[in-house]
Amino acid sequence: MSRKILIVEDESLVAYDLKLILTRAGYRVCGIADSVPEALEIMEEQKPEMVLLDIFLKGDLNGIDLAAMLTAKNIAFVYLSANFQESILEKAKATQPYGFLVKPFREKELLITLDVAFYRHQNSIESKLRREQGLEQLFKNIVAEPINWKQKLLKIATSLQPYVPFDYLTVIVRTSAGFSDEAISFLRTGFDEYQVIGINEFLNITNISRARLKEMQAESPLLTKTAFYNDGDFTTLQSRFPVKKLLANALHMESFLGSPLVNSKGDNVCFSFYSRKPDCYSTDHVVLLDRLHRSLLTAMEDIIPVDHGETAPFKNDVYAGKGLSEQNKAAGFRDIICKSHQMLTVLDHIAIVAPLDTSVLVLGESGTGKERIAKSIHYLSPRKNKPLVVVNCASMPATLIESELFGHEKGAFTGAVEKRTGKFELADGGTIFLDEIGEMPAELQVKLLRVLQEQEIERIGGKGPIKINVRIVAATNRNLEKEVEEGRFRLDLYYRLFVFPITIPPLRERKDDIPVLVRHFLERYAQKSGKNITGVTPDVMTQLLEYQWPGNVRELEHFIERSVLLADGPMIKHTYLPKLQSKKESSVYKDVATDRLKTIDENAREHILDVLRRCNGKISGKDGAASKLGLPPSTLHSKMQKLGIRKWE
Ligand SMILES: Nc1ncnc2c1ncn2[C@@H]1O[C@H](COP(=O)(O)OP(=O)(O)OP(=O)(O)O)[C@@H](O)[C@H]1O
Repeated sequence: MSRKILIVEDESLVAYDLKLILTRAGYRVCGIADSVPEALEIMEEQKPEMVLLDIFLKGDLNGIDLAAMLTAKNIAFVYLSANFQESILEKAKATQPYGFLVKPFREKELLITLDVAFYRHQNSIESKLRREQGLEQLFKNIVAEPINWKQKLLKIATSLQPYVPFDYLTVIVRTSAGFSDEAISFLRTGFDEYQVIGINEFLNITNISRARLKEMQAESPLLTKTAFYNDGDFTTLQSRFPVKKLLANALHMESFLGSPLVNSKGDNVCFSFYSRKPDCYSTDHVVLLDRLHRSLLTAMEDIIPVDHGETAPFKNDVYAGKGLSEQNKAAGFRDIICKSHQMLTVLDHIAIVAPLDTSVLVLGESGTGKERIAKSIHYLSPRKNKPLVVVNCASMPATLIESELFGHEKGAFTGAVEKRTGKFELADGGTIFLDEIGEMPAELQVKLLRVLQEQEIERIGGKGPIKINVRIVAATNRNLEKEVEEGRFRLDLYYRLFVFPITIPPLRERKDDIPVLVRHFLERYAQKSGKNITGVTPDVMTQLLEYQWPGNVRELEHFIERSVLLADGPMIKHTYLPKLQSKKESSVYKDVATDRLKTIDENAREHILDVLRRCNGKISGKDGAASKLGLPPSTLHSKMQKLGIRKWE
């Protein structure tokens, strides 16, 4: 049966032209609308599978307004517009369309864009379904586990993290009798590491009394539906929700998503997700939570104790108390050392995509660790015992790259004295990592597109296509959109590869990673050189945090290697960084995502947690955290209490 398309376009000539092309190509145009209300009417009746959407329409609402409604209904859409001013393009992009067409466009371009859009939508529906079913099963398994209710709740929270990201999550119960004290929160402190914040820790962090908290809670209205508030919207929301304001100020949260569940007894169980990213949440998250509503509610009814007398203490303050690298390794990430919330999100994305066969495009500046990410995708996938073949498209001459990738038969061209098996065949059953894909010559891009579409290759001089089963992970440090715009990269290939992009931020935007990377490289190079180097001086660390790292992690690694060789004592005391590039901003650690200076308490809290982690939770004694911090154990205890850090167990 032919696929149904709705055209939403206020220029009737363009609309009829589109209809003609689409009908000729075998699509069914189920309507033409020139405004959002008319489009909604046709959608209700005709249920189109795809909408071609102009941005400027008749009436008050525009194409971007309609896009949000389409996402909520899981209908794919492609924008068409005469001009995309930067501000509009930004807004349009945020609605996650399945394609863009700039008027005037050629017939072929339109058909390819639609083909790719259908493919991507199908892919995303399948992965969304798998994701929902997977989560529902996971909730059931968690409920059945022989662990206490708080541990179950934490497991539910961590299983949601890859899909609805959060730095802080509160689950609060409001019964007809008012708020329950069992409100519980989880503060993310590592990839799989959370600190449980109970009522006492919350009061410590926010510095208010229990009675005042009760008053504030009573002043807050009840959330009635799942909704998100990014950036400025979140600030506005805080004026009506004093507890949220308190929390946002204390922990510097910048966006919020609330999802209330009402159980059979009329109790309201509300999940409040907070993020330090100003624009963390989208309609996608709301749709997912609404779809999971029933299974989440069933799980919550089993988990939240009916008898609040259950007193079994929660075993660990911090869930998974391993060292950072150990922790990441345990989660299957190969040597990805990181701590920043930006990189934790990257790891979440890897965890989502690795088990699937989807192509992945890794984007990021040179030296940010793209190859590492590609490797971890392979080693976390069911293909892990099959080959991972790495090809650097930039380092091969254009004349050789085809035979390198696809192989050749003996005598296929002058110099082909022997048959050669190409990289794609070598990777059969496994993964091929195409590094620097932006450098691939145009004629090879067509061949790569064919591999992606048909899963087959043809050797140079070969007799016919050979079926292969290879997953593609590609990477580039170029701006591929610009390459497409300037005609150097094929639009159709771009969309095929862009199914699951992972962007690695530059090191200067995730400075929280610098101290852990420094420690990691110091250990490695100190061991290699046989020197006993224990750390860098605070002064050096300040300079490392201020420097802009144009060469990213690679440059930091080389810097540490060099410093270890030059060091004449147990501490690195000097930096040998290019002077001009170091930027004097502040000697205080910054939360780079928000460009906000961290408070003294925040720095102290992170530092104490870090030292505790390194001492395996030991406080007193020669190798305990108190001695490392130069404090009497009793002082450390009271500092921990003040900062809401409970004993590490
Ligand atoms: N998170 C990380 N943890 C540990 N080491 C890292 C991390 N990120 C990068 N590195 C190190 O930095 C160096 C550069 O990483 P990688 O080669 O993966 O970067 P890339 O983005 O692929 O660079 P290019 O674009 O230049 O190929 C590697 O030697 C790797 O050891």
